[in-house]
Amino acid sequence: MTLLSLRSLTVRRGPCPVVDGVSLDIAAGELVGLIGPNGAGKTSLMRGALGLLPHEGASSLAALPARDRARSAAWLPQAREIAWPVTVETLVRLGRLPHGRRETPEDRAAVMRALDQMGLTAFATRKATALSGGEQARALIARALAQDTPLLIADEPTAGLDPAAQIATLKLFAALARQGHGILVSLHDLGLAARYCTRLVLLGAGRIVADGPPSQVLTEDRLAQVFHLRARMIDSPDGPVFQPLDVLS
Ligand SMILES: Nc1ncnc2c1ncn2[C@@H]1O[C@H](COP(=O)(O)OP(=O)(O)OP(=O)(O)O)[C@@H](O)[C@H]1O
Repeated sequence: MTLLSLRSLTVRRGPCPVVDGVSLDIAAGELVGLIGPNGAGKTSLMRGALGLLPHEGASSLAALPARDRARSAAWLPQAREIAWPVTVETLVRLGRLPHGRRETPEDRAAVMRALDQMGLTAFATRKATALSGGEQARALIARALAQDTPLLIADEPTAGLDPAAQIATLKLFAALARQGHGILVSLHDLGLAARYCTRLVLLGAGRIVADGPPSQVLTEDRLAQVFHLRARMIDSPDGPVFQPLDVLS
């Protein structure tokens, strides 16, 4: 089942297209890593797909009425802002708003599950604004998980997380994909992307440069051309290991 379909999506910032004619489908069961250097257009692509930025072309998600969209896709933006000093549990419960105002047992179960998935059960009654940066990031991921949508779109969700939390988050996303969710996640850590994503979409200057299994996307030539990197990808008994080695001039 296709959860997101983009056709010739173009997003302009000023006169220039920063996303340029991107066509992409994301199906249930896929954990798609959106990779590319700074400024490649990853955030603009996600925001355009969600209908949060003006765009040309078509996005199946942006075409939906707001309420249906909020039930179809959860959005975890890059900015980690928690404005109000509410408890972590209240913050996570906000993810249930698209499902109706009156709290049901299903809402409570989804909130408890999301807190547990992000290792935040013991933090439930703490003020969200009094958490560390990484803990706040985990609370915001939990809010998106509580929304319990077919599709999750997450912009650099592992930024600011310690290594164990980064791995735990990607393993959780992989498990959600195996359960039938679709996930589009932008990542700068190509090691995590290679290891956990079922598919990588490499963006360069607003266009798709490569789209496929990690081993086919992260080739020496593309890493050099798009990232200006010399790197080594090793197929180890523990799975693929990616190590950036040097910057190419
Ligand atoms: N508000 C804005 N006004 C004008 N240009 C913008 C604006 N926001 C982003 N851009 C430009 O759009 C291009 C794409 O930015 P975008 O944030 O989508 O890239 P990104 O791949 O997510 O980058 P990063 O990895 O640094 O987060 C960049 O060249 C950026 O400078």
